[in-house]
Order: sequence, then C-alpha cells, then structure tokens
Amino acid sequence: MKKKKGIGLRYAAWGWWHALRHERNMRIHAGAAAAAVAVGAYARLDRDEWLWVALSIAVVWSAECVNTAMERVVDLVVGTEREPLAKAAKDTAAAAVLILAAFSLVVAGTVLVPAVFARLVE
Ligand SMILES: Nc1ncnc2c1ncn2[C@@H]1O[C@H](COP(=O)(O)OP(=O)(O)OP(=O)(O)O)[C@@H](O)[C@H]1O
Repeated sequence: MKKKKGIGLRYAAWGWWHALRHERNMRIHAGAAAAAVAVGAYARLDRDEWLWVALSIAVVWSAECVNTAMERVVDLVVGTEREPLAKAAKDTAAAAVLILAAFSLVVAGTVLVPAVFARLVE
C-alpha cells in the first residue's frame, strides 16, 4: 500500500498539540522554552550556546510527549483501577521528564546566566 507523504508529520503535530492542550506541564515547558529563547536572544548567545539551549528544549518536550503517551496508554489499559504497575509506569515516565528538566536547569545556569551577566557588564 502506498503511504501518503506528510501524513506522519501531521499526526506528530497533532500529538504535540494534544500534549500542549491537555498537559499543564507541557505548557510550563513551552513557556520556559520561550523565556530561554528570549533571554538567549538578549544575551546574544553564540552557536554552541544555542545548541545547548535547543538540546534542552528538545529533550524536555520529547520526554513530556512520551510521558503523556504513557499516561494515555496506562489509562486505556487499566481504566479507573488502582494498579501498582500502572503507578510504577506513570511515575517512572514522570521521572524521565524530571531528570531532563533538571538537565535544562543546569544548562540555564551554565550557559544562559553567565551570558546574561556578560551582556549586562559590556
Ligand atoms: N491506575 C493507577 N493506579 C495506581 N496509581 C495511579 C494510577 N493512575 C495514576 N496513579 C498515580 O497518580 C499519579 C497521578 O496520575 P494522574 O494520571 O492522575 O496524573 P498525571 O496525568 O500522571 O499527572 P501529570 O499530568 O500532572 O503529570 C501517578 O503519577 C501515579 O503515581
């Protein structure tokens, strides 16, 4: 069967929009990313510094999308039942987001903060 080009991209965009609409944490990550880009533009980051910022945004958004997918699948399978394995699956996926959010804070502290100070004293 011939696969229509571009369809996969549309589904992926829908998935991202779904996470943004339904997950408060995804909206917080989007706000943090917008703030990081604005601060980076003010601080006139160089190419390598932008790469660190872009990497932070990409990994946190990706983890949140996977976390959202995990929540949906768990809810689909177990419904309203309380299940230790459902809890383990959801909490472990949430831990992945937390670890990468902590990484993005390290990037903010080591890349963005010094760049802003350098701009302020120039
Ligand atoms: N079916 C379940 N069985 C046992 N524990 C659950 C189950 N569903 C959720 N939990 C527990 O409740 C927590 C919150 O789950 P819930 O699905 O209500 O919110 P969430 O969508 O995971 O949270 P958020 O979207 O804010 O990250 C989970 O991290 C897990 O610890």
